[in-house]
Amino acid sequence: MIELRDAGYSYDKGALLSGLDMAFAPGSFHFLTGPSGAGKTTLLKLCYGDLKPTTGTVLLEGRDSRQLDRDALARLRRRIGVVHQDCQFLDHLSIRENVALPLTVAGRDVAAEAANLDQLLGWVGLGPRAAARPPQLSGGERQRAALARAIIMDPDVIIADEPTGNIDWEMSQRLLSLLAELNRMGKTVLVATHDLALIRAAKGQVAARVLRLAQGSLQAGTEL
Ligand SMILES: Nc1ncnc2c1ncn2[C@@H]1O[C@H](COP(=O)(O)OP(=O)(O)OP(=O)(O)O)[C@@H](O)[C@H]1O
Repeated sequence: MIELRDAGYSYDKGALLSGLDMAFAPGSFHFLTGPSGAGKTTLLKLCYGDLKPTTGTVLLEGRDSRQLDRDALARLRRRIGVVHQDCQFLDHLSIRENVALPLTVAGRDVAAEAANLDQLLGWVGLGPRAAARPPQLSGGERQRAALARAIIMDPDVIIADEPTGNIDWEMSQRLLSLLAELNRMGKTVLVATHDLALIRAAKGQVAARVLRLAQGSLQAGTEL
């Protein structure tokens, strides 16, 4: 469970976000929308502990994110898979190695998990592209690889920042259906997107709420 209580965030030029009250319950699906620069990425970072609120409180699994030391935060972060806006791959490694990186970082034996890894690559449709390097992939393939990397540790929560930015409609639909499937498996999903057509397309696939961030505040969520 991720909970914001009167949370806010300021970089150095005054409050960007303030008075945010929101709970992302286990198994829920939320879209976060709002104009460019509204603070969507910043809000997501508060939700996975990359930033700590400058006012109010963010609770991650019931614990105040500001009280978590590095180890506690790292443990919690393993239960939250993040798809970053710019994917952030290591270009000298293959897609398979990039997707496996969280296992390596966690000290797990990648060879022992080869079957899981291959199954996951197949599920996102990248089996035949597993040996390719990130620069050789299309935008849609990169986004699906980023999703695979985000879920390789079987997190409870998936946070995706503009996962369909720069990809075509068909590929966006495919990514959305993967996210919907993860949600049906019980995962909590939070997706920031500008793409209102994508949100409309989700109707019927997921029971999502749509949150809009504007002028630093969250407007009441609407049902999809
Ligand atoms: N590290 C930083 N230091 C200072 N200001 C920042 C920093 N990161 C973001 N900002 C500013 O905070 C504001 C919100 O940025 P953020 O990336 O959270 O918005 P966003 O809604 O995700 O935008 P977009 O839809 O364009 O990705 C912007 O004005 C941005 O310039």
